[in-house]
Amino acid sequence: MEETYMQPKKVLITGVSQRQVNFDYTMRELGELARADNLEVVGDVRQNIDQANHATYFGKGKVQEIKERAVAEDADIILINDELSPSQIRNLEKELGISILDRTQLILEIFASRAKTKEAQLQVAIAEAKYQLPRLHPSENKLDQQGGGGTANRGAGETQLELDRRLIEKRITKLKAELAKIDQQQLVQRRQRTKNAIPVVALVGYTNAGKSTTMNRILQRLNPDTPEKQVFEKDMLFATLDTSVREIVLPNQQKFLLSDTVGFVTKLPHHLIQAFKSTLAEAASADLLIHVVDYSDPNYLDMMETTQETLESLNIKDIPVIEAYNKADLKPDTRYPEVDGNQIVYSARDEVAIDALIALINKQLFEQYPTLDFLVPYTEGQAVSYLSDRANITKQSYEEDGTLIRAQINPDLLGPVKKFVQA
Ligand SMILES: Nc1nc2c(ncn2[C@@H]2O[C@H](COP(=O)(O)OP(=O)(O)OP(=O)(O)O)[C@@H](O)[C@H]2O)c(=O)[nH]1
Ligand SMILES: [Mg+2]
Repeated sequence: MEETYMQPKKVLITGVSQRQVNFDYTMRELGELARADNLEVVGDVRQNIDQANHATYFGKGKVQEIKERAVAEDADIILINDELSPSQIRNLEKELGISILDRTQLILEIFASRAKTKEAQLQVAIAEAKYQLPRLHPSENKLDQQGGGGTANRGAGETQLELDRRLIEKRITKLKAELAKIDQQQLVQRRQRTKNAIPVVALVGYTNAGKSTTMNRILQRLNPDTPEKQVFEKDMLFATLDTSVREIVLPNQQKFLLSDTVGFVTKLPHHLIQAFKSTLAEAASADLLIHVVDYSDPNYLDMMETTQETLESLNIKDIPVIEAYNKADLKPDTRYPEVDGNQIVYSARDEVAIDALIALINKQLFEQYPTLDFLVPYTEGQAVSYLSDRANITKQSYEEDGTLIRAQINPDLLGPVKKFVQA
C-alpha cells in the first residue's frame, strides 16, 4: 500500500506571561508539545502583562502583531499557552481569521493519538467531551434554532444548542459507565494485592524522564527470564498512558510490585487529571514512590516542581519518595551512581547504577520497619516461607530447636508469625 505523508501544519506559538515565574520554560515546553503533535513551529509571540485580556486573551495591539506574524510566517494555526475561555476562543478567531488551538486542546490531541487501550481511550474521550461541553455555541444555521418539530427526540422549543449539550452529557454518562466497569475490575485486583500485602513501588515523574526504561532495566536485571513483561519506552512525550504493574523479586527473595504510569507536564488539563485518576490510583496507594527526573535536562527543577504539584492535586502525599536523577550519562562531569539518603544519581542504561537503585529501593521499603528475631520450629515450614515472602531477611541460621531468622517486617503483617518473635 502506498503511504501518503501529510505536510505538518505550521503553528505560531503565543502566550501571555501573567507573572508566571516559569513562563519562559512553559513556552519552550509548548513547542515540544506541538512537535509531539506533528506540528511545525514557525514562530513565537509573547506578551508580558500581569493579566490576560478578558475578551481576547491578548491586548489589542498584540492581536494585530500576531495577525501580521501569522501572515508573514504562513501559519495555519495560532497555538496559545493556556486554556482559553469559550468566548476568548470565539473572539480571537473572529479577529484573527485563523484557527486557534489552546494548550488543553493540544494535550488532549496528543493523548488521543497515543491512547491504545480501552481504558486510556475512554479516559481521553471523557476529558475531551468535558472540554467541549461549555464550548458549544449556537449554530450559524437559522433553521437549527427554530425548535419544535424536526428531530424526533427534540423537546418542544429545544434549540440545537440544548440538543447538542444533551447529547454530549449523555455521551459522558455512557463513557463514565464503561470506564467504571474497567475500574471495578482493577479495584478488585488491587484489593487482592493488598490482602497479599506485597509492597507497591510506583514510578512517577515528568513525561520522557525515563520511567518505563527504568522499569524495564530493573525487570531485566532481576527477572531476566521475562522479556515479555517489558513495557513500551520511547523518546516521545506521553509514550505511556496506562499503568503497568510487574512483580519484582529481589536478590533476598523479597517481592515487591513495581508500577509504571502516565507522565506529567506543566498545566496538565484539569479534566485530564480527573479522567486519569483511576490510572494513577496505583501511585496513590503505593508504599514508596520513585520520582524519576531527567537530570540532563536544564529545566529539571521546573519538571520536578510540576510533578510535585500534580501529585498534590491528586492528593498523593505522605508517601516516602526516592528522588531518582536519571540520564546522568548525558550530563557532563557527573559521577554515577551516587547515593545520598533518599536521592540517587543514575543512568537507566547502566547496570551498576540500576543495581544501586535496586539496593536503595530495598533499603527504603524496609527501613521504616523494626528488626525482629524469629525462632521458627522445624515443623513450621510455612512460617519460614511466610517471612521470606513478606520480610527483609538479614540473617538466617539453623539452631537446635529451629530456624533463627532476623528480619524487618511490616508490623501489620506480623499476625501469623508473631508467636515466634524472640524477646
Ligand atoms: N541516554 C539515556 N537515555 C535514557 C535514559 N533513560 C531513558 N532514556 C531514554 O529516554 C527516552 C524516554 O524514556 P521512557 O522510559 O519512555 O520515558 P517515560 O518517563 O516512561 O516517558 P512517558 O511514558 O512519555 O511519560 C527513551 O528514548 C529512553 O531510551 C538514560 O539513563 N540515559
Ligand atoms: Mg513511559
